[in-house]
Amino acid sequence: MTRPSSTLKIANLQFRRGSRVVLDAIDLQLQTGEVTAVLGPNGAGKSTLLSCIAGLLRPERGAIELDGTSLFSLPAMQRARRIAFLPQTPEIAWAVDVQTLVGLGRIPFHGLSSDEEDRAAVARAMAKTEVAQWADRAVTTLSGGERARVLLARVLAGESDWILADEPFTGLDPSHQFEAAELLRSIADHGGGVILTIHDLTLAARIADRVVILDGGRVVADGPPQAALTPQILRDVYNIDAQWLTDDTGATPPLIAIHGRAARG
Ligand SMILES: Nc1ncnc2c1ncn2[C@@H]1O[C@H](COP(=O)(O)OP(=O)(O)OP(=O)(O)O)[C@@H](O)[C@H]1O
Repeated sequence: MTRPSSTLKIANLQFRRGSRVVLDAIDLQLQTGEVTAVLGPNGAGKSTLLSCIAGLLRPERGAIELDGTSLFSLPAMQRARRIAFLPQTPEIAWAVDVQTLVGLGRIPFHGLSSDEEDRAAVARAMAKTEVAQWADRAVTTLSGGERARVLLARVLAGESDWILADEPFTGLDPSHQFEAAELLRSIADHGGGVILTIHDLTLAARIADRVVILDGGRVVADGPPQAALTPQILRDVYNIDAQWLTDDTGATPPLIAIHGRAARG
């Protein structure tokens, strides 16, 4: 199933926390069909950027446009139908069962889709994330990684054009990390837009079409993984010595080895 392409345009974005500028002069144009990985050190502004793009934080300067329309002029439910957001540390305070929680991803479609359509979308999302086995379990009884997969399913249930996921692989075992990564990759391959934050350099290099690196609230690199995640940029941004272990033919998937902290020059 292919869908019409969509563009998110971010122009001269600035966001402050009190007097502190947390994001500054951010210019990005993002397309569906791509996985964009946002990287950067702790506190660089990645979550803040995703929250702005999700429409949850309103920047004081700059614009965010979804297909030419200001994000903030869209009613919240309409925005939520186009852009689904998986926050970094979602709270689940009540012992709701898994199927009900995944069904919350259909809230933006209330009154617009039939119960049957909602049930089918929830079933698809639960199958893709392999959480159907826990359909009747209380979410609060699941392990951290199991819960992370259920929360991903909730986001997928909206079948939105855009998925914003803040560190979606945290807490997942290596196999489920790859599975979730492949799932997000396949959403982009089928015409969706995926923007995620991630700390794992190798996983980012493997699944992203485009890597945006933030440092101190500014974009310091933006491009295909091999152009953005260069040893020099990784040294400048993270103060690490890192090296791409990839053969010249590109036949093997990228692997970025981190040798250690860089010696301070
Ligand atoms: N609610 C808040 N109140 C005040 N400052 C905040 C708040 N949330 C975030 N910040 C600050 O804004 C800056 C950017 O935070 P943000 O969460 O966007 O970083 P990040 O790149 O996602 O970091 P991490 O990799 O640690 O998740 C940080 O300096 C952080 O301390």
